[in-house]
Amino acid sequence: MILSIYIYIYVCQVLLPKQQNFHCFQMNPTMKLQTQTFNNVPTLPDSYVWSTTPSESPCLHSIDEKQVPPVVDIGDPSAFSLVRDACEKWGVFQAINHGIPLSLFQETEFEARRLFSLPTEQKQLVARLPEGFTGYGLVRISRNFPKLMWSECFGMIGSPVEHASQLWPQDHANFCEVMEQFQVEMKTLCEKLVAVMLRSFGLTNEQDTKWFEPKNESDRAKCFLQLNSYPVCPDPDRAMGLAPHTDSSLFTLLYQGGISGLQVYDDGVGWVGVQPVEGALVVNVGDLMHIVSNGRFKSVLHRVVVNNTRHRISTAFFYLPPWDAKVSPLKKLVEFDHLPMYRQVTWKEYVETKSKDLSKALDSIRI
Ligand SMILES: C=C1C[C@]23C[C@@]1(O)CC[C@H]2[C@@]12CCC[C@@](C)(C(=O)O1)[C@H]2[C@@H]3C(=O)O
Ligand SMILES: O=C(O)CCC(=O)C(=O)O
Ligand SMILES: [Fe+2]
Repeated sequence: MILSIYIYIYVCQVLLPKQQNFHCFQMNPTMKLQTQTFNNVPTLPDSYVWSTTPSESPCLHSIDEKQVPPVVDIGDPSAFSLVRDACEKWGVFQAINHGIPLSLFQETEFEARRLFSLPTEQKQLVARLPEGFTGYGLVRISRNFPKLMWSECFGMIGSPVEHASQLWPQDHANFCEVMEQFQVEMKTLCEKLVAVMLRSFGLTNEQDTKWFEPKNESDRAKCFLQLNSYPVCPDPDRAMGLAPHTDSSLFTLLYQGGISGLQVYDDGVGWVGVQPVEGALVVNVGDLMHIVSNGRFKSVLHRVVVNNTRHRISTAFFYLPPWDAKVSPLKKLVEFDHLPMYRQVTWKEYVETKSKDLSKALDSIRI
């Protein structure tokens, strides 16, 4: 017995730390509770009751089309001005005519449902490490809130084969193929959208966009795909699927399937539901685009509410810069505005600041 303890300590203290992102990880009780709670509980456990219930339902009175985020045909010749207006007013729009087949979205959702329908113990085999990005568990911002959210997620960067082969030793090929294809398509669309957004700033030539051009392959944007699962909830008005937050990304491409739940905050109107449009991708501006645009584009505050009849699945693709990228407002925009709104920060520094306090990250770099 003594010997095995020494072996365990040696492995944890000496061997494991040398491996990237490896450390001894104990399943924390919250995580166990969280994933075991979803299976048909009749009432909402107290740890999931949010004081400010989202029963303040989104603004539903006589919403005219001006009071909801617009749907933009990104193949439209004037897409750049439509995108600019939406990103300035809302920080979000729904993109259609983006060229990605509905069938790929449906396959991705099917595979995501296959994953989340696995028994809790099996999903825990690929639990995300506390400081990790990939694997199964609570959304990272959970640590910033006293109550648990009625959701679970699975994150990946590129191929998910390491985790998928643990979940399905003999049957993970299709999951991996679909997720890899989905990320390739999303990344291509992100690069198109960056060009549209830069054009909307009147930036069309090379040197204005070098910030987005990686110096080498290892510098390419570290895009991140997160599958989100919001199980049927016994008391949806007192629960919260995903707490109000802004994404840190340049922008996030979100496929929300056919089940509503996503809401965005507009200063004038309050919480507004983003009604699903078949085949559309929600494009929501993140903190990074707000910084780069020198405050022009709004980093949209958003949240997810749950329901008591249908299990909602969404896929969120985060367009992120290289970890060591230096982030600051685009030079041409600063010249136009005569002063920068934010100081330069490395992306790593920004994400670390934000993980400590979600609401103060942008203010911490304000000039
Ligand atoms: C780079 C990042 C953005 C993110 C936090 C993270 O460090 C890695 C996970 C990302 C994610 C995905 C789900 C929602 C989100 C708010 C979260 O909790 O983790 C985002 C974070 C973010 O955009 O700030
Ligand atoms: O599930 C949704 O509709 C939104 C998810 C989200 O905001 C996120 O993953 O950052
Ligand atoms: Fe988000």
